[in-house]
Amino acid sequence: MAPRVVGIGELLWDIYPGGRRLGGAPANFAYHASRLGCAGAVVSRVGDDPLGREALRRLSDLGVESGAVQVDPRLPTGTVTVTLDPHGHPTYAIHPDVAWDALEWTPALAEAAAGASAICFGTLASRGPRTLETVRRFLEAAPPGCLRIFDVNLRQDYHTPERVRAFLKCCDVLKLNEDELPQVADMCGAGGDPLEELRRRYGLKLVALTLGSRGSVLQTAEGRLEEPGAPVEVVDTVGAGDAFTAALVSGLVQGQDLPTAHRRAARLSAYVCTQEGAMPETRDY
Ligand SMILES: OC[C@H]1O[C@](O)(CO)[C@@H](O)[C@@H]1O
Repeated sequence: MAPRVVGIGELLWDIYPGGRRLGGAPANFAYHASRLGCAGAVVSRVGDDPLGREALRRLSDLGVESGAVQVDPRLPTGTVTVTLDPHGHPTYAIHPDVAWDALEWTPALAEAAAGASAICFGTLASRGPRTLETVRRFLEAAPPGCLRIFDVNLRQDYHTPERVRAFLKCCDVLKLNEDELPQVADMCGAGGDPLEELRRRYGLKLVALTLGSRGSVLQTAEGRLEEPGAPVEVVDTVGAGDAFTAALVSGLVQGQDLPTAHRRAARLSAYVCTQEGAMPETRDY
């Protein structure tokens, strides 16, 4: 049976000047994992509106399971305005008071959590306490051995060190980029060699650091693994980190060794940069 890989948190539309594309780190993660042979599922909340219905249709077209996505009677489906600089690097305007930020704990979520082989959560785009609390319960309900991945996504200015540290305590894999590493290290007082210090302090199996076109680094208890970036013509880097995490983790839960999964993660994330949007449909990478 294919490992069940769940993304919980943001499911939203990224609004580009030319149109909208489905996004949200946990959703991007679930999509790429399902492309790579896992049973990918999203747990989130959409509005009872055309964008919400379209999001669910789109997930189903993409082969991502969405049975535990809730429909909010009041709040609209999430949207984020994406502005790309000439190098394809985005700035996000995250629109507040949206459905995914009001995710409720339900028996259906307990069931979704219980069957998970890996869970990715990246809810630091969240302002509201409800989704954060639901994610915490979801992680608690995960079976033993389930790999829990925390994607820091530290883009907004309303994160507190307490929140980041609380999430670090309930994950096995930490994924961050080079802008986030010094901030997280600072929040956690992890000096010296921050990757190893964070890994050790929080008992993590793996810390993954992405360095954009320069590649990525994995830190485990056994040491450090580096992978250069694949040279590509960058169009849009949105979702590249999510694809990286998805390929890495789906490789691991499918039994690949770390260097193999790492190489595949580097190739997929480079490929995603050559397309607009976080969920390009082809898997020609
Ligand atoms: O943080 C919000 C933004 O981050 C992404 O999930 C990419 O990682 C986008 O799809 C979304 O708009």
